[in-house]
Amino acid sequence: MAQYARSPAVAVIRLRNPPVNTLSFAVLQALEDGLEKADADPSVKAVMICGENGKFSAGADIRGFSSPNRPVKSLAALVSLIESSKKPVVAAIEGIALGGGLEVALGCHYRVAHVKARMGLPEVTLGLLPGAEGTQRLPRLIGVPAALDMITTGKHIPATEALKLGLVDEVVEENTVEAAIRLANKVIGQPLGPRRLSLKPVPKLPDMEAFLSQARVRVKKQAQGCLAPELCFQAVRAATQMPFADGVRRERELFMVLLSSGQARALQYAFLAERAAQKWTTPGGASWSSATPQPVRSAAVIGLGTMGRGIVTSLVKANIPVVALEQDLEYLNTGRKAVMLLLEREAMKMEVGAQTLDFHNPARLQFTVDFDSLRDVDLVIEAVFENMALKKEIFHKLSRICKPGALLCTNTSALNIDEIASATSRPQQVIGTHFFSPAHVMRLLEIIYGRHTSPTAIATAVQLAKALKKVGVVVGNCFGFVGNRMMFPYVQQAVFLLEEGSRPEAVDRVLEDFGFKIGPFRMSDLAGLDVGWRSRQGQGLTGPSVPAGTPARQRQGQRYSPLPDLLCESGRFGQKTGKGWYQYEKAGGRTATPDPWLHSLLAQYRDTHGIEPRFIDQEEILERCLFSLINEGFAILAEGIASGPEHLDVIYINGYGWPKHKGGPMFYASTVGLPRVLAKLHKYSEAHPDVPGLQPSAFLKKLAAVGNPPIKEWMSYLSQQSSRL
Ligand SMILES: CCCCCCCC/C=C\C=C\CC(=O)SCCNC(=O)CCNC(=O)[C@H](O)C(C)(C)COP(=O)(O)OP(=O)(O)OC[C@H]1O[C@@H](n2cnc3c(N)ncnc32)[C@H](O)[C@@H]1OP(=O)(O)O
Repeated sequence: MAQYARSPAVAVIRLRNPPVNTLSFAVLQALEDGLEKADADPSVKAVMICGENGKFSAGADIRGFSSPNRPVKSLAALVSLIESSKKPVVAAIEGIALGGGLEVALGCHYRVAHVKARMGLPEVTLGLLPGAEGTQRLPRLIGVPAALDMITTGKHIPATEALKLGLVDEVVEENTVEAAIRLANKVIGQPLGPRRLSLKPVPKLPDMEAFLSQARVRVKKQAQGCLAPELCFQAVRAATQMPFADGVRRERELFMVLLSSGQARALQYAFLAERAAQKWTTPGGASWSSATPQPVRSAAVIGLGTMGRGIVTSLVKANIPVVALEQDLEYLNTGRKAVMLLLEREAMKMEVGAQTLDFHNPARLQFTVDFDSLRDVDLVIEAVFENMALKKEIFHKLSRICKPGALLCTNTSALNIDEIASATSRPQQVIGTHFFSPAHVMRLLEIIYGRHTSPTAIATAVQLAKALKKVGVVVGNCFGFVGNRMMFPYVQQAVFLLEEGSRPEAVDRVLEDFGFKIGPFRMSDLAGLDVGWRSRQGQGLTGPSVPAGTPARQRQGQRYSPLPDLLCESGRFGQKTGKGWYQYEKAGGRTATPDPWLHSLLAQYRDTHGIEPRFIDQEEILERCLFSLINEGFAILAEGIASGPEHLDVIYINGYGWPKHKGGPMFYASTVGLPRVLAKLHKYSEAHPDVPGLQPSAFLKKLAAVGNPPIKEWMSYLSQQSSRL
């Protein structure tokens, strides 16, 4: 709620709703009561609004947008009420002023911010727009270009930038509340008209029309199928074309369109799913609430290939001193140069000098070939290539060398954590940390616990993810873990579609139109086809270990497509060789062009195997790829490999380019409806009985049978199901 106090001529209203002072109905009501009380008291000459616990406000309660009693309408009315106060109102912004929180501050006549405060209108990231008149007030205060940038990107800006933009009047390093009270006392009696943003004109630009049309193109391009940025743009444009009251009406119309959209529901779900995924539990009973992380004051990275370089960069950026180790001086020097280049670029992007990151200082970043240098580090991340024997050899060494208590992490995308841990005398300290490439850019960190991994080790890895500004998702140990395990049937289905008559560019187009950043074939070419080839060789699916006489399209009792193997056998490894599912301008090129060679390979292949090609429509392409991925997700949930559907969705949004405004694969399944997903899987599996990945999982069948419960209830139906762990 809000607390009312006096200091002495200044009424102090403190927003209080832990942990981030969201604007619940009760808070808004208390704020309104406080304003009325201050207005009615002749000894009060000014008002100051601040937030409890060093935070102004994180805005409206995101959980409340789906509730019929949402307090959104009253927030706009309250902002107007603040602005129309006859006594000056000053906002004291500490910590955060976001969304509706910043809109409240925009209603105030003055704003004082702490130097560490951040401000923003992140509604666009929730599929909305600032609906409490923020799209009309902000451009009047800071001008159209800056307002449009903040509103269409949702970015948080630091107080120092806010001061430059004119968003705040003063930035202080010490007590913000005292500074705001001082300012409030100073401005008593001064005219408020010029401080009421609704009365100000929008600052003119030499050619507003030209600016807006260029901005619109930019916003559309960045939106990638998301509706909110375009509607945010329209609301700000309205501010440039209409008087304030009409602009507010337009803002409300646009807000209502977004509020009722599926995209807003998906984006709000994604926000909450990311928080839910931090609350990990294991089937053995370990949990985030009881496990305590160990401090990580130093780290080592073994292997300076693509992944290792990115991981070192991430650690340096997080201010964790790193020892980087390679097998010999030649690899070490190549790795060192590559890491330094990455760090120089990162320093430039962060607009801080190399000095701030301090990576030339050997106490911050040291390169070595000597395993003994790893003796004292708190954590080691092994990032050599995917070879079990090599990884076990390294872990055996680490187990002997590292200090007791050091966390031993393996960066792997599929290998068995228990087998790696078995090479050590301390399996409780071994954990999988699956980074995504490029590791200093991608937000996801899949954290894989083994049979013996301790809760402390899990909590430490989760804490590390936070320090690296990544989203850590804790999952169980199985082949491919969560992300890649769900990816296998998706890519596999895409390849079966080629056998049956489709082409890589047709399949990719459908999935890119759905919202994936790149389709499965472009993605495979980018990742390198040889990676999967080596893995299939290891599994005995291709190569010399396949028994003579095995039918070309059968493996281990199931239908198999050797098409990806045929490409690799012809030296087509994707972008790196200039040829894969597509052709590229050169080895290492990035522009994919459909390849007539591949089309004729497909035609020959179908001839050889007596396959009559057929036209496959977009619906079938989309459903077979997505529903087989989702189907695997249900199997993962049933096995206890992940704690809930949110975890799978967070993995897909942050690691696999799933369009956030579609909420993640499991959320998407819930919007399609589980009975429909099930019916389609039945249909496709009946049409292609020998194609793997299409037979519906038992858990999906169960949920459809109990009447398609909402996603948050799914896990409660697992209680009778057996857990694998
Ligand atoms: C007739 C019709 C008329 C129409 C009129 C329309 C009028 C519309 C009016 C108003 C509209 C307002 C829109 C909004 O204000 S939308 C909300 C905008 N705010 C945000 O997007 C902020 C989101 N939060 C964050 O970015 C972060 O949480 C942050 C505040 C920066 C804190 O980050 P961090 O310290 O890392 O902590 P967590 O993220 O883990 O958060 C801690 C817990 O707080 C919960 N939280 C945070 N923000 C919100 C929120 N806005 N609503 C609900 N809950 C929030 C978060 O879930 C964590 O809780 P838990 O651990 O239980 O999950």
